[in-house]
Amino acid sequence: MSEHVQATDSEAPTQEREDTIIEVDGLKTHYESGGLFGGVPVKAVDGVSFDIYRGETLGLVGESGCGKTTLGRTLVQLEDATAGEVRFDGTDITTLSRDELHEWRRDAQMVFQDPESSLNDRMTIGEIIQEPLDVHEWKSPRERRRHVKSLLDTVGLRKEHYYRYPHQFSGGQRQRIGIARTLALEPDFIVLDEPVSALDVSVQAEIINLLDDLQDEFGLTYLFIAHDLSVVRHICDRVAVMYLGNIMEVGPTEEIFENPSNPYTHSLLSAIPEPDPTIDRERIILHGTPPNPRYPPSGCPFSTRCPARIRPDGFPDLDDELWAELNKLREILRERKRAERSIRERLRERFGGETRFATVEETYEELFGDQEVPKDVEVVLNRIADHAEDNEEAEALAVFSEEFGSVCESEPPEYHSTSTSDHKSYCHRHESTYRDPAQVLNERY
Ligand SMILES: Nc1ncnc2c1ncn2[C@@H]1O[C@H](COP(=O)(O)OP(=O)(O)OP(=O)(O)O)[C@@H](O)[C@H]1O
Repeated sequence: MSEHVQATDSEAPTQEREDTIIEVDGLKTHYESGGLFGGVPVKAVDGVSFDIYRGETLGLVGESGCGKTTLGRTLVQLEDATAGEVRFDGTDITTLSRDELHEWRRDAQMVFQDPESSLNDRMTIGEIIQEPLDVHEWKSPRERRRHVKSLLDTVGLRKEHYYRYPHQFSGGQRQRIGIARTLALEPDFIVLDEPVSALDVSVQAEIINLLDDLQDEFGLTYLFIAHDLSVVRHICDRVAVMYLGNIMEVGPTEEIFENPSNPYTHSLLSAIPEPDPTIDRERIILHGTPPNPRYPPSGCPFSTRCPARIRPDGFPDLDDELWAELNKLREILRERKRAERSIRERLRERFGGETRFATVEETYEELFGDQEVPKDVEVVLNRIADHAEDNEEAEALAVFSEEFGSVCESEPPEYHSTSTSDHKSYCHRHESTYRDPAQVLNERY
């Protein structure tokens, strides 16, 4: 466990290294939305900073919707950045002109998850692989054809496949075709967006091995987006863990798996079944759902669900169990607030009158019925209940934050170097005034 924080730095988790190919600095990609949400953008990537080293495979993991694909697409400029920089061999590619971007695209490519839909069924395999060469007017038509045939061989297909159509191939073969197309312009960097998750398990290993061989042969650098953590552990040199548009932790793969620093990484890893039955480890169950990326929480993005959240200043000695129940209450209030305008309104319209979920009294009984609640906490709980009974969830939550809020909600954390300088975590708990996340979680779970 990472007991010692070696250094604190307010800098983002970037590091000057000679072999850095990509430096990402304060990158944001927001999707503007239409009128329905009053123009509030989806903050899919919300200020990430990290480096990618030449020749490595950097894994990118995190729950569905946390922004992995958007980040990958922004790195190869299939998506425009809203803010920040992506320096590729020192050049900020977010500011390139159209022509410069066209030229640069040769260096960076993307392999997509679904080989079923990413290939044009009306083109032959030869045409599909050759298309990027045509677009870039690469050498002569004859040399292009020769190159495509050699690429077929490189990815384990046969030359006669040149004239066939995608529907004549299996999922694994189609992914090989996608990879051949990606390699056509001899890129340095490839984003692999869940490249094997749509494939049969038996085929997954073949494609992984192919990607591995290609990396060695051509000195490729990969960003490997995945949700299967065992694949990530197997093939990645380093891993970045993403939550709600932010990178919560980045570090060497074995360290992340063996010695995670960030509470979110702890939670993510605790969901993996433990292969050794003699190890008795309680799973960390995260309450509630991830916040809407249109309205991320202030402070730490994980603060609304964090199992290691710092105690409020006014109540530093709250009992663990009571603190857990208070956090559940906050989640219930949030859910009620979220449902307020949708379910409740619709039910009311349909059935008339007032429709309620569990009453506040029932909720309090369930959460705090068998707890010893100190007087000062009870006073605050009563204020919250008064608002909740009047369906004023926003006001109830405001009282909650005012009284039971902590630094986790009021300030964004900084990146801290944990066990090694190459291992960084985004959490207030790495500051010397607080106990380390691993210590707190070990006690609580
Ligand atoms: N074109 C778009 N317009 C608006 N919102 C989008 C768009 N693409 C993605 N989003 C939203 O941005 C957020 C991040 O999505 P993204 O696909 O990058 O996440 P992800 O981690 O790759 O998810 P998954 O693992 O399911 O592929 C989500 O809330 C998603 O709904």
